[in-house]
Amino acid sequence: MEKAIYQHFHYHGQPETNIEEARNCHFCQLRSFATHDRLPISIVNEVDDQALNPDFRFIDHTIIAPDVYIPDASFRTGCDCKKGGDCMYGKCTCLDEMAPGPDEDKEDGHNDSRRRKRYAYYSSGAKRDTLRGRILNSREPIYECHAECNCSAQCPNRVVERGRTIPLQIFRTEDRGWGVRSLVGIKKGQFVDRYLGEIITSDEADRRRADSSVARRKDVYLFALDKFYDPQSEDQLLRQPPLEVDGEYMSGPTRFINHSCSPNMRIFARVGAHADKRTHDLALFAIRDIQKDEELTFDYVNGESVLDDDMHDHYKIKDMTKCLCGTPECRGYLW
Ligand SMILES: C[S@@+](CC[C@H](N)C(=O)[O-])C[C@H]1O[C@@H](n2cnc3c(N)ncnc32)[C@H](O)[C@@H]1O
Repeated sequence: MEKAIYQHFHYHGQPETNIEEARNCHFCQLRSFATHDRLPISIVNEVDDQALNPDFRFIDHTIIAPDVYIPDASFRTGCDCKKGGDCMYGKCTCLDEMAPGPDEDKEDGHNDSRRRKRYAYYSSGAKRDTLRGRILNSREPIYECHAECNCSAQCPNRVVERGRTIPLQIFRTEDRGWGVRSLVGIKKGQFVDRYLGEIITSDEADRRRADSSVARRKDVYLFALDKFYDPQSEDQLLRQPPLEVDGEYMSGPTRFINHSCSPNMRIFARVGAHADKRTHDLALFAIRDIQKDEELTFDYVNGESVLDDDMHDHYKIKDMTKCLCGTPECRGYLW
């Protein structure tokens, strides 16, 4: 039995184990997820005797900080399509802000301009539910149907909404702490999971950065929800500084995904109800086919490179973090 799991059973075998201790146990947290039986998340360590940081807690939903304003539920409206199948087309109001692609009808074997496909996913065949190439190669947000819509939970425009479909494993790497792999193959364009955490104000995110010994090290856990931020927006919420997601101490398995300069996934902004744009999801999708057991990665800095000048500055370089992604495209340093 892997050491981490052995420790778990040993710990729970003790008669004095109380409910609070069980709540602090990572295996118990993962076992409490509604998806546990179907899509378990496992933790293995075949490298050393480290366990996960006991201060970290697994969550399967976002935690909104008390000082973050969330629009009243009555602002959250959805489409009134009669059937889920209608939601792929232009008249679905969830897709109002999504531009139709030039040749998507042909890709799907249709040529009827009155029923122009507009949603982000392929609707049939082997690529069904995977992101269309046009979206995959863009920075466009993904608009989906959601709980307030009239269509059913099986609507094809609810891929992120339906959740993770892949069993994931957190494993100890040889040189980069913990990492994450998939126990099944993943197709290019397939949704993997959301990046979860505490949604906090930008002031609070700055406070947490300032408290961290190296701000860039804290930055790897903080993601700004800035896709819809627009100082000129008519929506006064979108004029406010973007909220941020902090996954350092509360998150799902994606918090353990390492960086690669040649990654196999990318983060997309995904919106359900348009009133929730300011708290949009961070959804990880495969950008190429991923083999079973291959480590999952994304580019933490979206292709940005540490400044060349810094790399030649003797004083700066000793504080920089070497990238160990090991790919031929490696840019050398994380920050
Ligand atoms: C978001 S965490 C990823 C999970 C982390 N490996 C762990 O054990 O908790 C980011 C941290 O992982 C390490 N890391 C991730 N990708 C790396 C890479 N390509 N090279 C070196 N270290 C990496 C760095 O220590 C970084 O601060």
